[in-house]
Amino acid sequence: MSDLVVETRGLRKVYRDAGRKVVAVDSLDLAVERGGVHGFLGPNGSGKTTTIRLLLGLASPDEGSITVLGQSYPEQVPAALTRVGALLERGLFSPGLSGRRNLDLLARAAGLPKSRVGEVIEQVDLGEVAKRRYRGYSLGVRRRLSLAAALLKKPELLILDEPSNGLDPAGIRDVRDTIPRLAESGVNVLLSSHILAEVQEVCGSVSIIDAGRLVGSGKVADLLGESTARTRVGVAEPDRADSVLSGAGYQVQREGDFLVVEGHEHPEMITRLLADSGLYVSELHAIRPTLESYFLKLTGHRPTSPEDPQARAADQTAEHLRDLEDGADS
Ligand SMILES: Nc1ncnc2c1ncn2[C@@H]1O[C@H](COP(=O)(O)OP(=O)(O)OP(=O)(O)O)[C@@H](O)[C@H]1O
Repeated sequence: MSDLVVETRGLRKVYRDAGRKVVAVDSLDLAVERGGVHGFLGPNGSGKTTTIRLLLGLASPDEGSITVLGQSYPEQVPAALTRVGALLERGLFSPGLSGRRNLDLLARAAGLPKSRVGEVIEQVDLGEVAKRRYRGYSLGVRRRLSLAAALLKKPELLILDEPSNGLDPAGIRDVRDTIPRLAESGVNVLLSSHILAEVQEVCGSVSIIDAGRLVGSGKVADLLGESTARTRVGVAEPDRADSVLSGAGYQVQREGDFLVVEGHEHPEMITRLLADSGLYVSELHAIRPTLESYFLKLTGHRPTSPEDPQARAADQTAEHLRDLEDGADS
């Protein structure tokens, strides 16, 4: 059996919009390995939703091939889709019924045993909340109920298109905590997102697209390892410190009164060099490599605009968590 749950070769999809050709997906080779959560990362309009629509058989490609769970498209789309789950949003649930009752009805309509409902409630950790009416659910709980519904038929592959879209920071947290647990329970997850912090936190591996094309892929840990190490240095005389470090061959940038030193292996050498020149470091802080710096290196631009409220909320959540972790470390 192939170790790939999704494989595309030379995938191309062109839309025609008011006489204009829009190449949404271009020569896309995707390879999603079995096991864990795979991020499908790209800026808004880079072709993620179009690719997911192709994988779900909701659109057909102009060129290229698709294989999902070893089944080739288009001949085996129905066979593949019985083993694939996706998030369905609006209109699926009755607001006056509890989450559990809603799932009972969906299970019955799909001919699934009622016991499955308890299992999926546990998988997304709904617990007692499942007994309350859907109407009163927060957005994050609603999204988790949608995940539970997608899991009812025991899919081998769960495809999630921007699962934290439209959620507040608490909802984003809710969903982000749930997804890795699903992967641990054996479901393969393909998650599209334009939010780097989300992918960095949740996904083990990633495919990065920009303007419909694959620009990078691999294990997140490896990609981060390829990023340049950076250290933020606080020192009383930044101008003199800058020339000492630059003179010693370091690449130095100014960030206000701080220096950011790039591409070195041993931060302690910075302290030593500066101390030898009578300059004493007040702050030395290793800047963790992020997918953002990797993305920037690959594409020359950021994946999201700083004004994007979703990305901002997500980044703030990630930053807050990092602070907590840093606090726990020290
Ligand atoms: N039905 C359509 N008709 C014409 N153009 C389309 C259509 N659907 C998508 N596009 C265009 O195709 C490109 C890729 O869109 P797509 O929605 O796949 O990107 P995306 O990465 O999912 O973006 P987002 O994160 O904003 O949803 C965009 O330029 C978009 O405007």
